Amino acid sequence: MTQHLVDPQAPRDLRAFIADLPKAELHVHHVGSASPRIVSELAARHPDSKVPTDPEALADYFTFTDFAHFIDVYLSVVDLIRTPEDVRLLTYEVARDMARQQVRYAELTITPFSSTRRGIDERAFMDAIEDARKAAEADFGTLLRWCFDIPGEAGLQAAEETARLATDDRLRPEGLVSFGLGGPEVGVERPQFKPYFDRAIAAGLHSVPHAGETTGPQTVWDALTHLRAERIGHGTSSAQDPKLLAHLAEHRIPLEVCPTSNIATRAVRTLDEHPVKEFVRAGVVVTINSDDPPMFGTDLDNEYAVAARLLDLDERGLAELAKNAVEASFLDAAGKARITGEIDAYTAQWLSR
Ligand SMILES: Nc1ncnc2c1ncn2[C@@H]1O[C@H](CCC(=O)c2cccc(C(=O)O)c2)[C@@H](O)[C@H]1O
Ligand SMILES: [Zn+2]
Repeated sequence: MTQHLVDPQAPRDLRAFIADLPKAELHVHHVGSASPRIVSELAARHPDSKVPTDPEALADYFTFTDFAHFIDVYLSVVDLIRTPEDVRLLTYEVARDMARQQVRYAELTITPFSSTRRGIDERAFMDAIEDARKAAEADFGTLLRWCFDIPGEAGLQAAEETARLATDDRLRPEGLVSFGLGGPEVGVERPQFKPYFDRAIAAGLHSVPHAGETTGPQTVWDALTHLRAERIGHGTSSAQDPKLLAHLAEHRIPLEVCPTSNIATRAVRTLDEHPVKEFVRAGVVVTINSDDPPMFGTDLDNEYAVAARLLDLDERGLAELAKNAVEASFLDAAGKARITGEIDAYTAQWLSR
C-alpha cells in the first residue's frame, strides 16, 4: 500500500471532526471496497484463489506499478465473487464499513457484466444486491444506490450486456440511479459508448462515466459531449485545459475527486501535485471520494483529511465539501435536506464546544 490510513499530517482535532461528520460518497467501487476482512472471508470460501488473505501479504499485493497492474489485481478480487451469497456478503459488509465512517449515503459502482460473465445468474445477482441494500438501510442506516458501469476495455459486448441489465424493467434493481464507464481509458474511446448511454438516459438513469483519470482532457470533453455526463469520475486531467475547467464550473458538473487513488495507480505523482486545488480555484464543484479504499490503503475519512491539507480547510470547509457530495448526489430532495441538516447541526455543535 502506498499510504498509511489517516493522513498523518492532518491535525488530530480535525481528524476527530471528520470521523463523526455525516458524509455521502459518490465514487466508490463495489468489489474495490472489499476490506481485508471481507477478502479473507471470500478467500476462505474459495481457497483456490491467488489473492492472499494475510493482511501483510495483502498490503504488498495491493501495491501497484501502474494502472494496468491495478486492473489485473482488481480482476483477481473480482474472481473471488462467485455466488449470489458472495455478492450479498460483499455488499452488506461494505455498507457496515461505510456506516462506521458515518457515511449516510453512497452510490456504489457495480460492474454486473463481470459477475454475469462469471456465471452468476442475473436475477439472483439483482436480488442479492437489493437484499443487501435493504438490510444495510435497516441495520446501519446507510442508504445505498447503484451505478452500473461498463468495463470499457471488455468491449461493446460488455456495453450491450450492461445496458440490457440496467434498462430491462424485469431486472433493473430499485436502487439503480446511474450508468457509468470504467477501466482503462487508453485506447478505449468514449464516443463508441454513446448508444448505450443514450439507452440508459432514456430509461431515466444519470450519466456518470470515468474520464480524464488516465488520459487527457479530450476524454472529459468526449464524456460531456457524447455520453452527456452529469458528473465526471476523476476528471483529473481537466486541470490541463482552462476552457474545460470553465465549462465544468459554468455548468456545475461536479468532479468526483479521489486523491489517494490517483497516487496509488500512479495517475498523479504525489499528493502535493494533485490538481484538486486548481479545480477549486476555477470554481468547479469538487466532491471527495475513496474509489477502491482498501486497495489504495485509504478510506473516506482519510480522503477528507487529505483534502483538508491540500485545500487548507477548517471544519466549515470540510462541512462544505460533505454538503457538495450530498448536493451532487442522485438522492431525492427530502433525503438531501435531511443529510445536509445533519451536517449543519453536527458542525454547529462541534464549533460551539
Ligand atoms: N480507479 C478506477 N478507474 C477505472 N475503473 C476502475 C477503477 N477502480 C475500479 N474500477 C473498475 O474496474 C473495472 C474494469 C474491469 C475491466 O476493465 C475488465 C476488462 C475485461 C474483462 C473484465 C471482466 O470482468 O471479465 C473486466 C471497471 O468497470 C471499474 O468498475
Ligand atoms: Zn473509479
